[in-house]
Amino acid sequence: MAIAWSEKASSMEALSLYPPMSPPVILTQDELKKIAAYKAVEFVESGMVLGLGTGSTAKHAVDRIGELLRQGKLSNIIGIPTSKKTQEQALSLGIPLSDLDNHPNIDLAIDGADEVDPHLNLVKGRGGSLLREKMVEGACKKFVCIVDESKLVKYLGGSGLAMPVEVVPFCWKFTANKLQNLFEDSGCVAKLRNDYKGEPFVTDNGNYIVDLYLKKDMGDLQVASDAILRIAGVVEHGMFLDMATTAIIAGELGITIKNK
Ligand SMILES: O=C[C@H](O)[C@H](O)[C@H](O)COP(=O)(O)O
Repeated sequence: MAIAWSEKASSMEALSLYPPMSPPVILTQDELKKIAAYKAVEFVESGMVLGLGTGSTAKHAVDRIGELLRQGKLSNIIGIPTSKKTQEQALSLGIPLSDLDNHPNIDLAIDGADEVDPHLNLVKGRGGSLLREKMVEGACKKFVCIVDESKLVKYLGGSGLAMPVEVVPFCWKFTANKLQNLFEDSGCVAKLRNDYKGEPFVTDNGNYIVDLYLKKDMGDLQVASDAILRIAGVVEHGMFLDMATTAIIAGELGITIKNK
């Protein structure tokens, strides 16, 4: 995706370029992700316990936090990673890490999303990290979601892409069928996610992911959430309802910050 912006804006300094000026410059989707991420890191203060998200957008935020620590512009940060991958990234950047057992109260989490609806409900987990993300982000005072504008949807599932559900490997087909039947009226198709070798994708927690593809909205999201979680075999789903306190959206016309 390429988007016209007024100035090439791929660094923090570039964020001050609003309102747009001419001539327009095309930004890539990754540059937009980086802009949203850098903006979110402006909310980080020294001494904070931080939830560190997972994915290509959150990666930019973690990089930036590492950079600011190195420069001495931030100090006494404790990061709580939401995946093994983010843990490795943060360690390589020298970000001190802990976990929810030792730090059950998190000041701020910054993470991407696959879909954001107008009420800041999210779909997450297309990278497979939804369970740890939901645990960490559920323990945060503030959860800032960072996206480029391609992630905005009218309703969850509205992108036509996967709505991930983490399930135990035991008889996953049974669980997948239950999920598909649950949303039959929404034209749901449930598929086991495979990795690049064609083997079942295994999460950091040793589970599988069943992706739901929907043709229509799921109706009341809380009802849908409760129904999914009642299926024995389901560990967690990727709908993050009423969890994000802020969304930072980078797009064609600049950055939009939406608060709950
Ligand atoms: O499991 C992955 C996470 O929920 C990601 O936050 C989500 O998939 C968005 O990832 P990306 O920033 O790469 O689009």
